[in-house]
Amino acid sequence: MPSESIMRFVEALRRDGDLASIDAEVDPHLEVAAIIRRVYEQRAKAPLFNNVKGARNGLYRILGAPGGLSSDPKFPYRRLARQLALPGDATLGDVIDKMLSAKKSQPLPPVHVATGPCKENIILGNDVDLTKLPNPLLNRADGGDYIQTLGINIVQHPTQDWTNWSIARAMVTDKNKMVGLIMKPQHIARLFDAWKKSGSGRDIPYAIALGAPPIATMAASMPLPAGVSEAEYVGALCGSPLELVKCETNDMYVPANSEIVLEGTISISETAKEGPFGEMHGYSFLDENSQQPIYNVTAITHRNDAILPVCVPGRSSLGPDETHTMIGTLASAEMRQLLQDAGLPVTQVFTPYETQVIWAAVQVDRKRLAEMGTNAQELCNKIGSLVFRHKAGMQVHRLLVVGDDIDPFDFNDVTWAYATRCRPYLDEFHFEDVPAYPLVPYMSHGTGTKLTGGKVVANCLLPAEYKGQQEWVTCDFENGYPEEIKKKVLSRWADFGL
Ligand SMILES: CC1=C(C(=O)O)[C@@H]2CC(C)(C)c3c(C)c(C)cc4c3N2[C@@]12C(=O)NC(=O)N=C2N4C[C@H](O)[C@H](O)[C@H](O)COP(=O)(O)O
Ligand SMILES: [K+]
Ligand SMILES: [Mn+2]
Repeated sequence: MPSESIMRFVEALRRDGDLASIDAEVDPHLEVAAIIRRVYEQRAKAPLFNNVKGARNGLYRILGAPGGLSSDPKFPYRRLARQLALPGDATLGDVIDKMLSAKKSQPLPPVHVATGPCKENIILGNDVDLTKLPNPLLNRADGGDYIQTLGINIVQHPTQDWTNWSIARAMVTDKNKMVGLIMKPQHIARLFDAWKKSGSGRDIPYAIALGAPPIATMAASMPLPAGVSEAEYVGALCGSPLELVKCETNDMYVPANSEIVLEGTISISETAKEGPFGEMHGYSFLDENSQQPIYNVTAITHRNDAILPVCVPGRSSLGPDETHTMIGTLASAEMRQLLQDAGLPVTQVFTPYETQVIWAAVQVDRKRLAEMGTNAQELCNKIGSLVFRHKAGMQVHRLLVVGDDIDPFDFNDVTWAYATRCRPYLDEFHFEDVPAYPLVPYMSHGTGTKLTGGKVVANCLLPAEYKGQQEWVTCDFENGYPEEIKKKVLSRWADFGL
């Protein structure tokens, strides 16, 4: 069973020797975030802060970098593996396969239970005071304290049977108010619009489940198709229904063993200034001043000694954080599914963390490619059109089409193919009429349009490969020498004192 709770996940990290349990007092005003940011960059152990300055009555401890790379270089993706109950030596390919494994299964709806750990403490109405919590300031440029970076935003469609789970950031603005990014074409924005159009005039009931079961948080970070209730997909993934409990002040249901639950309504009319925020591409733009919807908070429920998981987004080449290891990897899963469902000979898709998951390598099987009797122009336009016109591809601006001699998870391989086989101009197929990802710096703060275009497919296959031929020998130790030579070299390597 995947870690069905944060507590089980923390125990797994402790058993792996990948947890630093810190009892010394730390300051949530920047100090905690600076430690977490350095943890990503140093591949250090996941920090569990048991003594956060200002915490009281069990609100709250902080767990940093739950989806960062593990501190054991032999098992870099072990934290993600533990969230999905995969073996510690799981690869990113295994994570992608696992998250796609329920695509053909029947959805398995959650079950409703009477109570659970998240109901151990209930704070209602006037007793709700978010400003009394040790909310973390994550970056010196941030416009507020972001309590919501790894919780699940739970919102229902006003009329259809669709409850969406996603992750969307939110910062505290008042004792019972937050403001949070609700950005098209995300499903939370789609549901927000559906509520406004429904004409009911009612504000939108929501819940944010902080410290929910890790596999649920993974599904919340995955661009599953519109209309799919993530909770039912998680049930199918686990082979057993999730247990949910009803909120105190609205009809939303949350995972019973969530650490902390915020309940209330999202205003369909009131907004406030949201941000700046250090975002997934490693920038916090100082002129960020978008108006975003207000989240009213009418109840807080939580476990005794509750743990708030926190993500501090930043530069991924120094050390990927959850906005790369979860957003990128899970969008890669949906892009692979999309291309394979279209019958293309695609074997893997992956967004290299070194590119802030703005690029995605699309690996094709060259034998099957040859049978298609196609060419770069046709293939790249087909792939670009599918991916760039689909929500799963919204965050990707450059696709690199590579052969099966290239490992999409190995950036050395990907850049070697891109640098040597993609001729600038002739091998690049541009898309200016597709939706852009507005958070990408050259879109939000560049010279061109902000909401459309700026996307390209780079063909990294030589013409001969379209005929299934590899007319070269790759010059590296692995490929440049016969097996017996390689064996001889390896057997004498130590004797030579190399
Ligand atoms: C883009 C986002 C963030 C940012 O970069 O600031 C911000 C940072 C945090 C909170 C850390 C963060 C983490 C840690 C993770 C893992 C994912 C996100 C975010 N935040 C943002 C956000 O504030 N707004 C947003 O629209 N999508 C975000 N996603 C990505 C979505 O969750 C993802 O695209 C899902 O697929 C959406 O679900 P569906 O709509 O498909 O159901
Ligand atoms: K989702
Ligand atoms: Mn969704």
